[in-house]
Amino acid sequence: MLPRPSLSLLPRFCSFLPFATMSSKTGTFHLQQPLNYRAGARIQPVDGSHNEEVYEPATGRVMGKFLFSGEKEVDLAVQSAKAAFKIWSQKSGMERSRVLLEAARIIRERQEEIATMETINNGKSIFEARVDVDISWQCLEYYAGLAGAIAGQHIQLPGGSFAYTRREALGVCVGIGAWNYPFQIACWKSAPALACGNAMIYKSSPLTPISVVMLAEIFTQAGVPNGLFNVVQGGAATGQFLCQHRDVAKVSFTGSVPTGIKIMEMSAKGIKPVTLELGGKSPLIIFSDSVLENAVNGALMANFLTQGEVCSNGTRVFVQREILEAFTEEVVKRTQKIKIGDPLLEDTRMGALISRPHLERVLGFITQAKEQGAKVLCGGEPYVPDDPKLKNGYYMRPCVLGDCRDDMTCVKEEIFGPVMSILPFDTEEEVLERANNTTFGLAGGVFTRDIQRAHRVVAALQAGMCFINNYNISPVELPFGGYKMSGFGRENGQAAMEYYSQLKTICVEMGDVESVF
Ligand SMILES: NC(=O)c1ccc[n+]([C@@H]2O[C@H](COP(=O)([O-])OP(=O)(O)OC[C@H]3O[C@@H](n4cnc5c(N)ncnc54)[C@H](O)[C@@H]3O)[C@@H](O)[C@H]2O)c1
Ligand SMILES: C[N+](C)(C)CCCC=O
Repeated sequence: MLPRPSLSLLPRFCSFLPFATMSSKTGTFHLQQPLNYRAGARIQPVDGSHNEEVYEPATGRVMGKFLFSGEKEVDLAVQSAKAAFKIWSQKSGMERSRVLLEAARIIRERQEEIATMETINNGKSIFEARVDVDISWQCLEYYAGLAGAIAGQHIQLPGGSFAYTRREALGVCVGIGAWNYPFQIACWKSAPALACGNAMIYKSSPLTPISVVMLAEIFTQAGVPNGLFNVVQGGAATGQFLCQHRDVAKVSFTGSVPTGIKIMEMSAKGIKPVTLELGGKSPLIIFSDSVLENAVNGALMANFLTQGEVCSNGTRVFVQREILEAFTEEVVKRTQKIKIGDPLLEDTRMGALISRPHLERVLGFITQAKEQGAKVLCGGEPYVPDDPKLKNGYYMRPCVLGDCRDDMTCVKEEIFGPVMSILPFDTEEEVLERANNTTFGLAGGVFTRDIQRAHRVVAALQAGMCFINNYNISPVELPFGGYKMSGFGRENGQAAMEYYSQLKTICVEMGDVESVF
């Protein structure tokens, strides 16, 4: 582990963001500069429309406004990326690797300022935001390592003839991200894309448009050609212009299932490959032989990171009946102790949800759960911190629901908030049947001391990312992605290189041509 940068970096943070008036204190940031990034500079979109407000979830304050990009701006971003692609795709893997390593170094050096910005715009605790930034630079380092190893195959054919394969870049790739891990998602997409020799145009969620522009500036500072990583801000319409642009070679999307379906439909019209990282309603199965403290820690990690706004969360917690009471008692006790409040304070472990409408939606799921017979064992109501500047923030107490059944809405649908549903079970066979009875398939987990059962259970789970005796850890070396309606394609790990490259086969004749005609 690297030492955590100290708060003494903050003056530098201000100079890094000359557009902003900023202090470490929640409630003081003001957005002043454009959030689009094209050809190596921040710019306003040429056809910008719709002044979108950017909120600070911790206070409910509007921090500034930015413009959504139209079709012309999207086209300019694509043309600029195409020009950069010509230069970048001709570089060797080692040359690209050096630039990515430099970008990783800058991110690591600026961890505190990026994490602070992420906390201000997303509402998650600074503690978690620092981890997100660490995962981000590690992702760049990892793909820098793989860039130099990209290679084809040599295949011997009869008579001295032979063939070889080349793994080539795709061209201009589009990344469209969600709001829960704004900086990290941008790195998970751009690092393998750039390592393979592609250019990328990134559109973040309009709720969290700020930190990705820091990434764009860092790439420029590290030495990528101008235009290689452009940022186009906007909502659904901007996303559509990007997906439908004829010069876009691939779309990598992170977001909800309904939007994922639209992205796939649009991409199908241009036969563009897509990576879809979508939602989930993942099972976490806790057998009675588990180490109880580990199982409780695992359940908390599976449900309450980033205010519960995590795609891979194990929100259906199946607990074997023999330990139901002991597990529930402990998990409730620990949930009640989670420190909620100002996300920039060091001891805060749960900040604010992303927006007022989202908070209300999450609370609505809890009301509905009660109507359907679930019992609120703790939390589930809005939380108003003592600090007056936080009184309009989007806080709630994390919630544990008991007496849940598989047919309840809270058990079937992705809530994307801090709500854990506990479901008793009796046998392995029964729990596997119930765990897989969902259209989602992003993740799953099992806690047990029985090693054979652990492997048997994960083999039977219909999910792309499974955990044994832990949950929601994400080393960048591990491929991440879903089964079923949680999507396809993989981010992270060596697997992601396949999704940002294409294979060319070259067949070489060393003799004369024999014609059948
Ligand atoms: N599997 C994963 O890795 C992963 C990671 C994070 C979040 N998610 C999922 O994301 C969802 C929450 O994120 P969200 O609310 O931002 O999702 P969303 O689908 O509403 O939006 C995601 C992105 O798509 C854009 N968009 C919306 N409509 C579009 C359209 N018609 N064409 C092109 N782009 C469009 C949005 O502006 C945003 O940038 C949850 O379901 C969560 O599970 C998945
Ligand atoms: C880093 N986590 C916690 C595995 C989350 C991955 C991105 C999903 O929302």
